Amino acid sequence: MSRVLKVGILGATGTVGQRFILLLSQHPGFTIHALGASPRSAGKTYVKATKWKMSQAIPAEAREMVVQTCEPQYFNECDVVFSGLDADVAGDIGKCLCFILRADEMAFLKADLALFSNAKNYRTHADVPLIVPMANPSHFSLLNHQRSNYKLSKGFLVTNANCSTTGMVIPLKALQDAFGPLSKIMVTTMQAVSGAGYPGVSSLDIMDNVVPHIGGEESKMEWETLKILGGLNQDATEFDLLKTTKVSATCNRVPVIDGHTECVSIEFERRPAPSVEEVIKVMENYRTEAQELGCYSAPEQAIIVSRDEDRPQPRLDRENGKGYSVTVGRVRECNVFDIKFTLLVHNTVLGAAGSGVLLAELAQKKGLIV
Ligand SMILES: NC(=O)C1=CN([C@@H]2O[C@H](COP(=O)(O)OP(=O)(O)OC[C@H]3O[C@@H](n4cnc5c(N)ncnc54)[C@H](OP(=O)(O)O)[C@@H]3O)[C@@H](O)[C@H]2O)C=CC1
Ligand SMILES: N[C@@H](CC(=O)OP(=O)(O)O)C(=O)O
Repeated sequence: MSRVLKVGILGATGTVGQRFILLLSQHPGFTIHALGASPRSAGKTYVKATKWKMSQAIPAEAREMVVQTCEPQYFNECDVVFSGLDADVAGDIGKCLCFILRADEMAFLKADLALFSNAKNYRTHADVPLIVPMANPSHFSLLNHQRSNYKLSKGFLVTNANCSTTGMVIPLKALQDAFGPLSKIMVTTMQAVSGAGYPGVSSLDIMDNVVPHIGGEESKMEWETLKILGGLNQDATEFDLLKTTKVSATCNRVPVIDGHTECVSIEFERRPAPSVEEVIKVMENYRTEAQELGCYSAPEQAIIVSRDEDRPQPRLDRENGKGYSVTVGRVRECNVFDIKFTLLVHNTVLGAAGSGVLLAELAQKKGLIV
């Protein structure tokens, strides 16, 4: 039996932070030890600092905890730190790893802490793995290189992906493993308002409406997919981004509270392309390391395939696998590419906090958390 890990949460008062509080308070392997947010919240009890928006009550153990600022000194006793920090404060995109800001996630790495981040800031770094736990856990092996580069004994920084990317790459990884490379991926998303955090999109903008733009989202989906579905070089010191796959994304905001829906069309390099039934079978049978290693949060099925003609739907399917499964439906032939389907991902569970939790479980099973 593994020891119970002490965990800290940065951005604990936000949309993703609240989801972390719920998932971790019910978790047998983790105990919430420290909470951080902005200087506006620091010094207050959690119940006073947060505008709680989850449908379950604030867990008792978090209510009276005092929120700290997001500086490593308050998290030194934590075995693991999860970040749901606003991207504006999580660190400088494009700056080198030696750049330190006080609220910067990199300061946590430099303090030799094990950090799992939801923010976009370090996803593109050459030394930072971008891992979707049920797609590319093999990328954990780059951490030896990261640790030796930054002279760390137990710390590391692992990022999880954009919520829409996360939902898409899981079925794509299953298909890539079974049928070889994809040449083209075209995706159109319908993304829930919780994806924009709180207060997020104004009600006057989103009610009775669809907004055909989410800043930066399309390029993130297009680029992150190539890193996640790509490999590592032989000594696990560099990522090999996919070079022959083209990805095109169109992202829309819709008046749904939780759950991103995505319509995906794909073309395989392989000729003849697999049939609809072959694709369904591969998705249904897809098992990942998270299931094989018995991770507590791993859903029984990573991908649930519905054969109903009008599924998946956010209200009906977002809780599948307690929010950790991707639901795929409407798998059919595509007249332009080979195959098309619709998927649904719970954006704050599998698409954010849940992936962080599952990554920490995997890291512990792999002996990476000292
Ligand atoms: N919502 C989603 O579905 C997803 C979100 N993400 C990413 O996760 C992160 C959090 O998103 P979300 O929860 O939606 O955002 P919110 O806006 O709801 O929450 C942001 C959090 O950051 C804290 N914060 C703001 N400024 C500072 C500061 N100067 N120092 C320390 N903490 C600060 C806030 O604290 P305070 O309350 O004190 O202001 C709050 O806890 C973002 O990087 C986002 O891009 C990733 C995938 C999905
Ligand atoms: N942009 C996503 C949520 C998000 O914050 O994504 P990222 O972590 O890639 O910045 C959405 O609006 O649904």
